Amino acid sequence: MYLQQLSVINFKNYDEAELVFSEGVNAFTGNNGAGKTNLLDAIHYLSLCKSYFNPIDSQQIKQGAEFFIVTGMFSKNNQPEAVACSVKRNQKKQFKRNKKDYQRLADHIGFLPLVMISPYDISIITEGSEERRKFIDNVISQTDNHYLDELITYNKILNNRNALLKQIADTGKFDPGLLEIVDEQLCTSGNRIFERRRNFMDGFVEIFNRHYDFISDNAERVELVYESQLLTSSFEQLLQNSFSRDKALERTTAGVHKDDLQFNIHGMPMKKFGSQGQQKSFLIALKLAQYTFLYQQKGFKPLLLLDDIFDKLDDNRVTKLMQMVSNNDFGQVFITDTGVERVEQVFNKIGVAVKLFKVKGGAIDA
Ligand SMILES: Nc1ncnc2c1ncn2[C@@H]1O[C@H](COP(=O)(O)OP(=O)(O)OP(=O)(O)O)[C@@H](O)[C@H]1O
Repeated sequence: MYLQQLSVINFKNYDEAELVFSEGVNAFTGNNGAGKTNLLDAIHYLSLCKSYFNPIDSQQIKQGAEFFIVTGMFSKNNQPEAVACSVKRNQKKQFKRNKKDYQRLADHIGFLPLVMISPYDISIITEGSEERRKFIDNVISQTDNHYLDELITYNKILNNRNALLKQIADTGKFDPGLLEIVDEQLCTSGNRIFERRRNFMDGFVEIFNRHYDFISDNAERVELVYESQLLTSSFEQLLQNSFSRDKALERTTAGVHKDDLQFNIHGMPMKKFGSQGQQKSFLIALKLAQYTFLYQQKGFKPLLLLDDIFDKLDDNRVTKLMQMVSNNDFGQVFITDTGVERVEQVFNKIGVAVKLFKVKGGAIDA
């Protein structure tokens, strides 16, 4: 699967642009603020129906304009697939495949799988556990629509339980029968999510280790560990044990909504003990493992978007990484960098052809 052609109208800092891509490596180069990342984001729209960076669609409309349109012509299983996303101010987003409107955007997720690696991903390491849960959930959701539905169900039940705890605190009245029903629902849904995450992580950790060792040339020992309270106790038991605390705090303190991922380097937390380059390498290995997982599940190669990829990495890691993403295990790749010479140099060194797009103030010079 690959993107043959992209066109944007009134998208961020672009009036109009049309680009024809290579099936291999494509690079957007230009100064800061030129519009390189905006092109990656346009591609992200076509795959995941939304921006990677900003959840508010109307903010992607070019300042002063009334709408934006992003269109892509893909080739999938040698069939053309035309995808178009348009957003008008104060109107519902429209998303079409081969001129037909989607009723549910969720039905498009996973059809054109994509992995983005961006400097903003550092929040997966530095921020709270929610970011890491979001990462696992995004990866699984692109291969399993039911999983997304299960998450929605779980969160609804969780909200119900929290409302009930609040009601108990407010009124002092407690209906054990009602709580029992809600607990049972929460356990059923939570157990499904836990099993799915655990199964996923079993295979994922091995892929991650392989990628990290390759990029770093085995320079350091890192660890990725799935943490869940359900690994050591049943959900039912957890709810029983935490009931007094839940009542006092008026919210549910145990469950899969507390799951986390532990990132270590030489046995210490990556967040505190990893250098910037090591943290970036860790994130890249994590995202490339996502890529490999998607590829295995889908049976065809997703798109790979690498934003500002060379920053903070030493020359060895840059070479290793570019070698890796231009080999047969990867398909179409898009990268951004400020220096055209650097891109040319890196790809000359490994003998891989790259199609260059020079970006300047929202215009392209191919
Ligand atoms: N809705 C919008 N309307 C007009 N311009 C916008 C809009 N949203 C973003 N921009 C502009 O897009 C530019 C940023 O583009 P982008 O993030 O693609 O830059 P970049 O080339 O990747 O830069 P860097 O090298 O700094 O990462 C900024 O100048 C910003 O003001």
